Amino acid sequence: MTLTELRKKVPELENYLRYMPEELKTRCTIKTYPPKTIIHQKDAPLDYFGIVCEGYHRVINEFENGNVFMIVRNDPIDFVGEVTILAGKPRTSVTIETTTACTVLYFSRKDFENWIEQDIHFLRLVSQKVAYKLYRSSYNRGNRLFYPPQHLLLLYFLRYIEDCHSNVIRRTREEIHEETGISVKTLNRTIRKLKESGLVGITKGKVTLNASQQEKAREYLKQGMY
Ligand SMILES: Nc1ncnc2c1ncn2[C@@H]1O[C@@H]2COP(=O)(O)O[C@H]2[C@H]1O
Repeated sequence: MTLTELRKKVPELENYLRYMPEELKTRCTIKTYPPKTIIHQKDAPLDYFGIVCEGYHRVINEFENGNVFMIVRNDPIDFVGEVTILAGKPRTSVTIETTTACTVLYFSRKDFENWIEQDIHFLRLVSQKVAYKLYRSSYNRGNRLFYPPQHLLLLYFLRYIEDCHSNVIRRTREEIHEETGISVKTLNRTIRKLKESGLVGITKGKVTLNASQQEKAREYLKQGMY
C-alpha cells in the first residue's frame, strides 16, 4: 500500500500529516500485521516511530514466569514509540501486540525527532496522546490491590459492555485473567458466585449481563456490597 492509498483509506490521518516535512513522504514505510503479532518486544532497542492507522493493539508486560499482564488496549489512530523517544530512552518499557489486523506507518526515530521540532501542530497531537495515556493509566491504578475479585470483575464487565456495545463478554478466561490480573481459578469461582446471585448469566461459556443485571451490578458497585 502506498502513502496516498493509506491517506485515502484513513481520512482521519490528514490531521496528523498536515504539516509533515515533504521529504518524509518518500522515507516513511507502511507495514500491515495480522492479529496476535508482536510489533515490538519490551526492552528491544527502539529506532522508529509508528502511527497505528488501522486496527487495535494491546500493551502488555510479559514476565519471566510466563505471566502476561495487560496494561491497556489502544484504538486507532494511535502512536507507538513516542513515549520512549520523548523520554530519551533507547528501549521500550512494554511489549505491543496486535489484537486485530493493524496497519502502521513508520518513520525513523531521527525523522520523527526532526518532525516534532518543526511542526508544533503535530507535537501537540503527540503530547495530547501521551497525556491521555498517562491519565487513563493513573485513573485506575491500584484498583486491583484494594478491591475483591467480584468488584473488579463487575467493573470489567460493565466497561467492556460500554466500550464494545455488547451484552456478551466475548473474552476467554485467559484474556480476562491478563486484563484483570485475577487468576483463572479465582475467575471461575467468582463468575460462578456472580451467576448464583443472579448478577450475570452464562451463554455458551461466555458471561452475559442483560439490562437489569447491568443495573444491579452498578448498584452493587455503588454500595460496596461485599
Ligand atoms: N499506559 C499506557 N497506556 C497506553 N499506551 C501505552 C501505555 N504504556 C505504553 N503505551 C504505548 O506503548 C508504546 C511502547 O513504545 P513507547 O514506550 O515508545 O510508546 C508506548 C505507548 O505508545
